[in-house]
Amino acid sequence: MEKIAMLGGGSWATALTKILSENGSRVHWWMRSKDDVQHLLRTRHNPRYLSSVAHDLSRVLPTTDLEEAVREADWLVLAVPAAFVQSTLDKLGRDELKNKRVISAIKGMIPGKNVLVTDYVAERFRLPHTRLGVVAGPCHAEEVALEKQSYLTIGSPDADLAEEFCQLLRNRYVKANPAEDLDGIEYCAVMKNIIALTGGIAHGLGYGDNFQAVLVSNAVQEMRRFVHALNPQPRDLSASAYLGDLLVTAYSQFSRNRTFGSMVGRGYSVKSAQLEMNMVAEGYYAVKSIYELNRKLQVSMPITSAAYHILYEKISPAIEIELLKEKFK
Ligand SMILES: NC(=O)c1ccc[n+]([C@@H]2O[C@H](COP(=O)([O-])OP(=O)(O)OC[C@H]3O[C@@H](n4cnc5c(N)ncnc54)[C@H](O)[C@@H]3O)[C@@H](O)[C@H]2O)c1
Ligand SMILES: O=P(O)(O)OC[C@H](O)CO
Repeated sequence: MEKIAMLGGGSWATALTKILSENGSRVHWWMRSKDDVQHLLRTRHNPRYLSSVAHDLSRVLPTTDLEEAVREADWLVLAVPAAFVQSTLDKLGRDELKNKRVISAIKGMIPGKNVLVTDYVAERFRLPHTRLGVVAGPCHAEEVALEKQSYLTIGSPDADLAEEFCQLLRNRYVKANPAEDLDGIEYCAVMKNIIALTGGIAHGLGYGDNFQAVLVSNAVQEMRRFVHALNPQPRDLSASAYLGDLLVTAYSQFSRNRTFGSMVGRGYSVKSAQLEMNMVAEGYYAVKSIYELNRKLQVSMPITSAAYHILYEKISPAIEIELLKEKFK
């Protein structure tokens, strides 16, 4: 039986815990809230996220003791929003991940540092990238709870690690495939949130499906330019780990980033949109990281720039989308 430490109490941690435990792994599930752990132990349900899922407590072990969860496990799965990675992992000693394999299920960067989560983990815990991987692909936690057919990609420079984690995930409704492009997949997973958020802003302003389709087409080119500038290597951006993930976030009713953007387009302030959603829209933080990273690279990134101006410089969404409209073909 594989032993996994799952870090995070949100929707994605809940969905991954369901998949992994139902496939036979033992999941030491760390979350911050004592009340949520107690509730899970009493009722088998996470009170706040995907609460329809009943967990099998012979294989799911909820805890607020991070060190214990990590000590017991061979694999660590990171599923807290990127903004909380540093504060969560700083509770662990630098050698505590020695001999562990770490999978990031996070689609975001470390705010302030503007580094990928896997790069942060590699540096902080002195781990080679061959012990690291990412879970990517178009997969909403809500659809996992409903056992709808889903596809995941595990990106890692170590093909064996990627395949082993795929085996832990595959089931009747989840297909999982390995891929080697760790950086490219991780950057595109960060960027698709920015695109969906900007599409949401346009939607909130009253733009329709025609505009959204052109925004997404232009976004693919923006992603290609940026990822190639950072990490030039042949990659097929039409694969589901890249384009598929962008499409689900840009069009799904479950998308946090599109919902958040749509609220901003309709006139909500960033603060009030964040307060009203019980969930984290990673794109808000990603905009700042990618925009700042691009100060050095100087790649043409009209969509990211528009989102940055709206969210961080308080420029009117109507003006920014109007300017963007003129740049699209
Ligand atoms: N939800 C999905 O369908 C999905 C799918 C793929 C990837 N992801 C990624 O998974 C990551 C987690 O997102 P989510 O959707 O599960 O989150 P969520 O919005 O469902 O939940 C928010 C989580 O943040 C936690 N949190 C809030 N403040 C915190 C703090 N100070 N320290 C630690 N944790 C804190 C909450 O406890 C909760 O667990 C994100 O990077 C997201 O992009 C989500
Ligand atoms: O689609 P969103 O905005 O909810 O983001 C969550 C995940 O990244 C989807 O793959």
